Amino acid sequence: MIPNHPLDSNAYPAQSDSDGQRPDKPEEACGVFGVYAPGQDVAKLTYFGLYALQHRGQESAGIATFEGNQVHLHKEMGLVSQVFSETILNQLPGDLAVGHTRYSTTGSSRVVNAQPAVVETRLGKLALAHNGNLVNTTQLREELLRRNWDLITTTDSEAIALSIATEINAGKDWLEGAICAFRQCKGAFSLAIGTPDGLMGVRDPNGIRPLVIGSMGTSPERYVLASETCGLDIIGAEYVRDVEPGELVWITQEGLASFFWAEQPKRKLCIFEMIYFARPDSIMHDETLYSYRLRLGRQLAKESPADVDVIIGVPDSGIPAAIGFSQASGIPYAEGLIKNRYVGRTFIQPTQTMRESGIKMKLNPLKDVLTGKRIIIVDDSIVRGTTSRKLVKALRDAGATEVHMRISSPPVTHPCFYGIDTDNQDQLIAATKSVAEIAEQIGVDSLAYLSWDGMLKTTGEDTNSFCSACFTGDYPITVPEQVKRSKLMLEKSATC
Ligand SMILES: O=P(O)(O)OC[C@H]1O[C@H](OP(=O)(O)OP(=O)(O)O)[C@H](O)[C@@H]1O
Ligand SMILES: NC(=O)CC[C@H](N)C(=O)O
Ligand SMILES: [Mg+2]
Repeated sequence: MIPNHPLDSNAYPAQSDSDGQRPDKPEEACGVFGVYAPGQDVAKLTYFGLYALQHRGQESAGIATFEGNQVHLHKEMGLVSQVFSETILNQLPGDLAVGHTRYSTTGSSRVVNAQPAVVETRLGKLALAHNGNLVNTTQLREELLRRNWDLITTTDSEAIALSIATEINAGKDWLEGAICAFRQCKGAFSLAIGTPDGLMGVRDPNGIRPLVIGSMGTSPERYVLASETCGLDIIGAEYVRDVEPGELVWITQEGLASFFWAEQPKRKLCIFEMIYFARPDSIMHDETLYSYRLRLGRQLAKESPADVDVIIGVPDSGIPAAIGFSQASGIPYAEGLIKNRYVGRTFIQPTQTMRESGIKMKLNPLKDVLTGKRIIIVDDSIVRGTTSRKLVKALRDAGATEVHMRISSPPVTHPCFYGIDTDNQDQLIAATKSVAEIAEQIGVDSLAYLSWDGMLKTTGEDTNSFCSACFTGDYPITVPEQVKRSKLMLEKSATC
């Protein structure tokens, strides 16, 4: 049995807030970054890259730089801006760096679990930054313990790093060793791995989480890896292409080499990256996600119109769909909610009165815009329903006479096992309630979700090329029964 840290039975320790639900932990996915740029300040480039990827994870941040065989590492709990100062960055010299912003999915939110994970191998140290989540962590960790490795974290990411080290120590080189280890990993992994000899970028055979390649010029060739293109833009790197599902890119002084290591790669990008997680200025499938989300909003307006005076969006991620809804319906768009962008996750627990005012700490309604108006409020998703319920009350308190809600994706009915720690299924409001029941619970005059067909039509790509398990329960990578049990409401078998 694997020793289980008391905090680690779930990535997020079970706690209750005043609603009897866990604290407001938004759905996110980690951000990874890597850069090979001899002669450049790689720590600072990584710092800015992580800054642009901050929305993907806000629990901890870290950077590891390689100066020949020497590795310099700094990681801490907190936002990128809190973890790094000019002084700290100056202590991270080198030609190559990897960085990470974490949103925990396996292993609790503690500094020991922060990334990059650095492990010693026969060929020198490796530093690994992981976005995604494995579904066979238990087996990998048991195997590592059997081989007498000390597991110092409780993450799946350390298990990947040590599996590579095991292969290297058995005599393989970086590429062979890494490929052997990746073939043992089941689940989602987009990785940036630093070694003394080069930088590796990898995606699992389904490419569930994104990873892009950028160029910072030639002679010498300098390359960047980032979870999203917004991580390239900030440092002036030019987008080259995506790392493909089941591909490994190996970046050294010789340039960039590509290896396809997976037997049957099958593209299954997480569709929620497109709908919600990734930044609207990031490019996926040749367009900004802003444009994609506008189109989702337009489709939603065609499917579910309502006779109202004004359309408003839920900041931040619901705004593009609200603008699209307004464009297609001809009903004016207005800002009706102002978001405090500085409400992090680690703020001091508020007083009881403040807790009751709930949403206003994050979103404050604009009375002048709302008083006496019939409104449609557009958001990208309803997960637990906490945001919508508090929001609808706040909008009515601010004077809205009718509140209709429109959601630019289908109902979220299933939890994610691939890198987004959505709640257990029984906490997902659409898993147990009909649309009419949800409308009643959140207190709206009407509620409509984007249809499944409408979403696919808007997305345009081959419909099989996405993971949409959160809407369908159709998991493209088999999730072992005991892992499923941790989150899914499974029917009891007749023998129990
Ligand atoms: O139903 P719930 O469990 O409350 O979650 C759904 C809400 O959470 C997300 O937004 P979030 O507040 O995380 O941030 P963002 O839109 O600013 O990215 C999402 O866009 C919804 O608004
Ligand atoms: N959200 C993620 O991508 C998390 C990466 C990894 N599973 C961890 O918990 O650290
Ligand atoms: Mg939102």
